[in-house]
Parts: sequence; C-alpha cells; structure tokens
Amino acid sequence: MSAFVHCLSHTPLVGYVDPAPQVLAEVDGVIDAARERIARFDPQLVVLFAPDHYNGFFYDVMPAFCIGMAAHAIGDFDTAAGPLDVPKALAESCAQAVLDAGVDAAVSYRMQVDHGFAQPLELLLGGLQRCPVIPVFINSVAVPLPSFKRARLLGEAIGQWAKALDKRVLFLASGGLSHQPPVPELAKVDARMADRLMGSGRQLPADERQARQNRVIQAARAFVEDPNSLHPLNPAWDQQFLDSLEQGRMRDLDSLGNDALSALAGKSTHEVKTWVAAFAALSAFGPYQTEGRYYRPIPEWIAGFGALGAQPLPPHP
Ligand SMILES: O=C(O)CCc1cccc(O)c1O
Ligand SMILES: [Fe+2]
Repeated sequence: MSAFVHCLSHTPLVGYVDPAPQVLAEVDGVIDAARERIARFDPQLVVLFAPDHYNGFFYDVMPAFCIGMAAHAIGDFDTAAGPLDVPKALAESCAQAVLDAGVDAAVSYRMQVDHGFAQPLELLLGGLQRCPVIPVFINSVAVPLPSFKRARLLGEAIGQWAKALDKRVLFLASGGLSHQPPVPELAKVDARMADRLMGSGRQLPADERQARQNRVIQAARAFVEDPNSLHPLNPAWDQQFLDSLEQGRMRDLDSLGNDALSALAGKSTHEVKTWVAAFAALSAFGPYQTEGRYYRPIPEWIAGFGALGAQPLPPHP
C-alpha cells in the first residue's frame, strides 16, 4: 500500500483559445514534471475524482457522487474518446466500502464521462487505457450540490479502502480553480434546453454539439478582452485554497457554503471538491508533503489554472 496524489485544473479550450507561447510552455513544463513523478511512482490503480458538464450526468437522476463500475468518454472538444479501463470487481469493492463508511454514493455500470475525466488521463498518464482507473464523479455544476464536507468524507472513505489494498494507488483530481464558463442552468434555460439538461442531451446531435463548443470558445475570447464578461477569476481565493490543501486543513473548507463559494470564485469553482476528495483520500495514509504547486489565472482557458501533487511523508526512523 502506497499512495500519490496529483490535482490539475482542466479546460477543453486547449488548442482552441490558447495563452501566449511562454505561458503554454510553462504549463507544459508543469504537466511534464507531474507526468514524470507519476511514472516514477508507477501506479497500479488510479482513483480519478472529476466532475461532468451535462455530458454524462443529467437531471433525470442527478447523483451527488457516482462511482463507475465501467465507463466511456465521449470525446468532447477532441479530447480522448472510448472506454476507460475500469477494474470492475475493485470498483464494486470500493463502492461497498464507501457505503459502509456512511457516504451514499451512486454507482454506474455505464458511466458516460467528458473532458473532465479524459483530459487528466491523457495529460498525466498518456491515454484512457494506460492504467486501471476507478472514476468517481462529484457533481460540481448541477444544483443542488454536495458540500465540501461530504466531498471530504467521500475522499476519506476511499482513502481508507485504498490503504487496505496491496497496491500503489494514484489519486487524481480534475477541475477548478476559480472559474465560471457558460454552463447552462436549469432555472434559467428555455424548455428545450431544460429537456437537454434532463437527459435528452445524452447523445447530442452534431450541430448542437458544435454550437455548444462554439459558445464556450466565444465566451473565452470575450473573457480575454473583458474579465467581467464572465464571473472574474479569483487568484487570492485560489492561492488560499492551495494553502489549505498544502497544510492539510481540508476541514477548514467545511464551513464554506456553496452559495458563498459561487459568489467568491464562480459557479464552476465547485470542481475543487475533487481536489478536497483526493487530498482527503491521501490523508488516510498519514501526514504528507506536497510538490509541484503551480498557479496562474489563464483567461484564455476560463480557468484559475493550478496543479498540486503530494505523497505521504516517509515514516520517522
Ligand atoms: O464544456 C463545458 O460546458 C464547460 C467547459 C469548460 C471551460 C472552461 C473550464 C472548465 O473547467 C470547463 O469544464
Ligand atoms: Fe470543468
């Protein structure tokens, strides 16, 4: 049993609306270094905490948390498409352990995921099928949302389960930090879009898929010109959040309500609950040291873009 964590923002705008070449090179360097550390750790199992953006989870039945027993990525924005390599029996044992610990996560035997899951697998492992992965969905956009505390307890339960395995386990988290891309909201859309959000958008017609992507791309271009065209990024909050994880203070976030977080940092910032879950999972292995901290607000990607890795401290002699 050993563990390793890497948390990374995602954005499907890579290659569509890119920052200056030196910023791009800086981010590439951060990702290369993380990939190398992960390769050295040589994980035997990945637990990937990630959100969805109405591509796999809809308001017909919207779980707060869902653990995948099998999963496939749809390949939105030209991210990787196809099945993930989910070890079914292990995923079933993980789900049972989470329920036994008092966290009522849903399960899916046909989980559909988007760039939120695909991008970190591509960037950090080299593809969807490089390592067995248990996908863990955390609802981060479809209100009502789970709290920081429940995300932390989900992570702790998975960490306790993973600690009992005789495996090198990598916890990944995908999303955040402060940002608010134009994701539709049930309370604000017309009947046709509401129908899409309730599940008739599961296999989106090609023209609608294209229109949806274009809307995000146009929003990114506008955001570069005018930081108030969307909810502004909040670098101060993002840095504080990274401090909390570095210092093992995940509990401090329990008192931050969802509406308060949306007001501070934007409605998609809830994706950071994946980071809280990953660090909470690692904390089950004891004290840890962080590495590879990175942060930069990148309006081209509509993202307070960050990375943070960690591994358990070596035991005292
Ligand atoms: O596909 C969508 O609707 C949203 C895309 C999107 C854009 C910027 C940052 C993100 O984290 C993100 O997910
Ligand atoms: Fe996202």
